[in-house]
Amino acid sequence: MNFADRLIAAVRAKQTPVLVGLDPRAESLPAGMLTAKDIVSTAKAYEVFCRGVIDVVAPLVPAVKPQAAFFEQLGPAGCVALGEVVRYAASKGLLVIMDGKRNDIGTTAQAYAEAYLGPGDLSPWGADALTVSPYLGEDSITPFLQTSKDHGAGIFVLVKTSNPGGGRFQDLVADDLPLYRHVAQYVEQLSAATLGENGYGIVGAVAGATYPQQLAELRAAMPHTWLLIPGYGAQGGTAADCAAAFDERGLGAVVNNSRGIIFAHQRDAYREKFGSARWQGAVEAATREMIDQLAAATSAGKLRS
Ligand SMILES: O=C(O)c1cc(=O)[nH]c(=O)n1[C@@H]1O[C@H](COP(=O)(O)O)[C@@H](O)[C@H]1O
Repeated sequence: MNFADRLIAAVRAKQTPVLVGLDPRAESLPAGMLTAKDIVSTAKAYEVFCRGVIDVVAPLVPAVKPQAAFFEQLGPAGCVALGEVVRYAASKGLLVIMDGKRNDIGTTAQAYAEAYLGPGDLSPWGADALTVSPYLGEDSITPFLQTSKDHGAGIFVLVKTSNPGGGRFQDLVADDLPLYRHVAQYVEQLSAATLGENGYGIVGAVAGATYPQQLAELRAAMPHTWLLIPGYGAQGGTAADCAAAFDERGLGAVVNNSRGIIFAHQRDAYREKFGSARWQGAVEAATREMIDQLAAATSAGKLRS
């Protein structure tokens, strides 16, 4: 089964496109979880915290997206913790989309590809998919694509990012189209060449919920491409903003929420009811809330019928 079909099977099994982002931050961990402020203790706390999130969300959602930056920030101890988190998530039946936003010239890209998408015994992280930057061009994408083909994995290429400054380069017009649409055309071409049984390929696109009009445009321009949508919740994106990103079967997009779920115990809506002591209850409530919001506002609701 190719990556797109595995993702579709997972989304159908859980009946939701919610993707939980694992972005641990020392200052936001539940009280008492960080036992000392040194790097090794922090890395251990991240691992314990992420395992705790995974225990709650594994029965509810198809996939998690660990953000490599927060682990790499802690050096070797963080990198070990990241590997443990990936393995734990996989052991609980979750797909793992590693958020590394990697790339480099072809030969170096090959090393990144094998590190994140390689076979379990040779890859320290061994994720199911990886976020990739397109700006080094075609020969920089090829190693990720080939490694994905070899190991049943996938990639999500940055097309229209959620941040306010992304348009500086992504919206520049060349040959009558903004740059992000040129990237989209290339990604769609790769996806159309790697189709699985359900009409989607193994190369996805990252497009932010903070740009709903462009999301709709991209869904139409990329009919064989799965979208990874960040920017929900803390960055302002809503379920209604994501509505146009799904196909008529309720497929075609996963919607990420990191802070809004994993640190839900700090949100006004949940602080009093759960607080630090019952932080996992807050994670569950916030996950269920987002599942319901997307089901009500998008064709992802059809997954339930
Ligand atoms: O590739 C990503 O996931 C990503 C792309 C993008 O355009 N914007 C974006 O926010 N992200 C990531 O998605 C996560 C968003 O986190 P929250 O804003 O806390 O939900 C972070 O890990 C970001 O690095």
